[in-house]
Amino acid sequence: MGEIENNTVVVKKFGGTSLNDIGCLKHAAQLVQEAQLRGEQPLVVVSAMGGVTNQLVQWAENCCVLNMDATKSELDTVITSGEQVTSGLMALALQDLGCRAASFLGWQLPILTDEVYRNAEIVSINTLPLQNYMATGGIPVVAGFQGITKLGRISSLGRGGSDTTAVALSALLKARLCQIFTDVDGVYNADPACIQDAQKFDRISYEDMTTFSRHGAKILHDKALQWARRYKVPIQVLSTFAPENPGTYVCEFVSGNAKGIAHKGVLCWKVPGLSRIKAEQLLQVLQNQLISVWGWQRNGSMTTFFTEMSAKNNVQQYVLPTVSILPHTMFTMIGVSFDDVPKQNQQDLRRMGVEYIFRSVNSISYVVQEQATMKILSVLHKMVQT
Ligand SMILES: Nc1ncnc2c1ncn2[C@@H]1O[C@H](COP(=O)(O)OP(=O)(O)O)[C@@H](O)[C@H]1O
Ligand SMILES: N[C@@H](CC(=O)OP(=O)(O)O)C(=O)O
Repeated sequence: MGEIENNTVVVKKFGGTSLNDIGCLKHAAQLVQEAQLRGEQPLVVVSAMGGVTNQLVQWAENCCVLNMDATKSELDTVITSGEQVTSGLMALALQDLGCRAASFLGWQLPILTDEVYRNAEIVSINTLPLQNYMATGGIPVVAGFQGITKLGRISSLGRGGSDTTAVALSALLKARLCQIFTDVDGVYNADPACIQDAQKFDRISYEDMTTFSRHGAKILHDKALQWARRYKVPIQVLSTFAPENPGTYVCEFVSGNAKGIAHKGVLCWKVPGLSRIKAEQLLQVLQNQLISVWGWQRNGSMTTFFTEMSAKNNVQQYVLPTVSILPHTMFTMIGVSFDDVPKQNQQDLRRMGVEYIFRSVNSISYVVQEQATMKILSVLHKMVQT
């Protein structure tokens, strides 16, 4: 094995928002070179260029109905190709700056995953090629989001999954730090693209960050946080465009709980004519299929389920003939309990068409039909701050 001081290793992940065009990519390469000149041993993880994965998904979905495992596996071959492009481009840009750099695709290491195509879990990573390359002064550029199954098929780690590649590599290489470079300068108590006076956290615990991510804060992939918690990986979320700003540290212990609001799209399924027993049986079937059901309600003989957006094809297999499927937005107030929300506020929300669907010890989730998103977000953000 090559000799490399692991505690000088800093993993730097650049998301699609940092790689919108060649100019951005070159700027990211410069940040990497500067870090190397400061004495860090950088290991770069890249996502695809902004918008590319969406385009690839659309092309694949336009080709066929992606229900079966065979088609899902082909989909992964298509949608992980954006990272092949950026890993090569980043290596070229670094070479152009005079650095030694080489791209590494998931299958080349390999990054071995299970066979859950479109949402695979990393089983193991052979880090030896990376360690050997770093020991010779090289900067590896790893394609995020992708792996290979034991059957030799390409797999993807779920949307946003290059964070998971970066944190898993940081864990296994005992990196000093895992830096997540993105287009905002840290983690905020609401999406700063939607809420102007959202407040930034200097530090947030793995646990609170997991709650934000699961409920829609795109900034960090929830599977990445599982690795971070297990291996206590120090994470820094910072902006590629203002890297001097320390951003937000995500770590094990932080005094006080993070309060805020996260939101995401969900699907609302209305199934008429089910008895309570039948509805409960259907819920069980969905859960056995690993379909996340965020909540369900019965109103007379109408049963309503709220699932992940990505569950559409799977649910259609089990709930057909389906009735109406409506896109909704789910808002989650984090760091507050149900009793913390004054009755008056609950009534105001109901008047605005916001329905309560789910609560945990420190979160409350509501849904609303998609159109009203921004207004409701700002109302809930005000409520959570008071
Ligand atoms: N709580 C939050 N804090 C910061 N950013 C958030 C939050 N919730 C959502 N976001 C959004 O996450 C985006 C970054 O995530 P993403 O688009 O996946 O970036 P990348 O391409 O860098 O991985 C930001 O542009 C921001 O609008
Ligand atoms: N390119 C993949 C993986 C990823 O991590 O993306 P990003 O880091 O840009 O959120 C996706 O769009 O899902």
